[in-house]
Amino acid sequence: MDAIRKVPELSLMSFVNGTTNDKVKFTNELFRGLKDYGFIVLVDHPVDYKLTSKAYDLVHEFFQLPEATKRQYICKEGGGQRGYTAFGVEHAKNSQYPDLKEFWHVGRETIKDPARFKKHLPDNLWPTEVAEFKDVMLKLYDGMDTTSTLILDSLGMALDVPQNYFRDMLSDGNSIIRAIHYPPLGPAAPKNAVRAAAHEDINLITCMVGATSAGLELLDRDGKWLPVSCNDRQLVIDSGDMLSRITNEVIPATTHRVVNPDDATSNRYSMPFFTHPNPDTMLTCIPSCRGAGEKYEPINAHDWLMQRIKDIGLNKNK
Ligand SMILES: O=C(O)CCC(=O)C(=O)O
Ligand SMILES: [Fe+2]
Repeated sequence: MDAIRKVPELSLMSFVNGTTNDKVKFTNELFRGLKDYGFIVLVDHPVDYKLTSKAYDLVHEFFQLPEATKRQYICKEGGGQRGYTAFGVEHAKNSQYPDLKEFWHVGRETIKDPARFKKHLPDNLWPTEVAEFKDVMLKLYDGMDTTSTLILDSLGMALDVPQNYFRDMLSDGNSIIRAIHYPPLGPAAPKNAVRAAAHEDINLITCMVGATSAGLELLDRDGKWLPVSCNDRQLVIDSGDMLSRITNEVIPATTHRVVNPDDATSNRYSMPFFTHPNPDTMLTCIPSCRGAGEKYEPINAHDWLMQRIKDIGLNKNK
């Protein structure tokens, strides 16, 4: 059987509203999916496909604006975690070629404990040229935030951590939506550059709504690149470096990439949601994952994010 057919497709509502047995089944399959394949497909979740479709329309409208207009929204502080990042800035860690993409980051709008976290959670920027952008993107943020919190509730059960372990770290978490535009490659596409070179995400987990066209591939645990197709009702959930660190690589980070299309004239849009803990979180090894010894030193989540932002060139976002 083809490997992709075994990747679990899970119903989030079976975890939220199901019997104890349903919750245990969901949790076991989630854990197995992330551990054995690196990702799962999620259905019956709170991210409304009509909202996603509207968000894609608005994101498209923004990226059509003149370059000079878009550049007014470059956030000079904080390593490009809000507002616009121009084409050719970000590159995969250890890759000398920048990815063929531009993107926009939306962060947490309302902070429960500003005295503690405001300094590391910069204000969002909003493009005044695109009516409804703010409203729609914040609704999408809420849906993704709720979804990733529930996924981590379930993962917490699998990892045998105290009940609010992940909820406490996600409160005022530094999660972001990244709305990405991959322009047509054109006749002069730089040789060796790809839409997104192979990489792992920095965060705990990533939730992805279906992109507007193919190209995303995930490296499964057997070392095979699997093209990921996701319809407009599905989300793909995969694991990032922070989850790998705190689970002592019991759940390794999922390597993925976006390959170039054959056709040099097409655009591609995608909107991953990177789930981050709050900036004060200490990323320490979960006791049930210690095994023969801890592979990583504890590190503060904000310090780790800043270090990784340098690795991918986002500190040069000006
Ligand atoms: O565009 C995609 O489908 C994935 C993008 C991605 O992996 C990233 O920006 O980290
Ligand atoms: Fe990624």
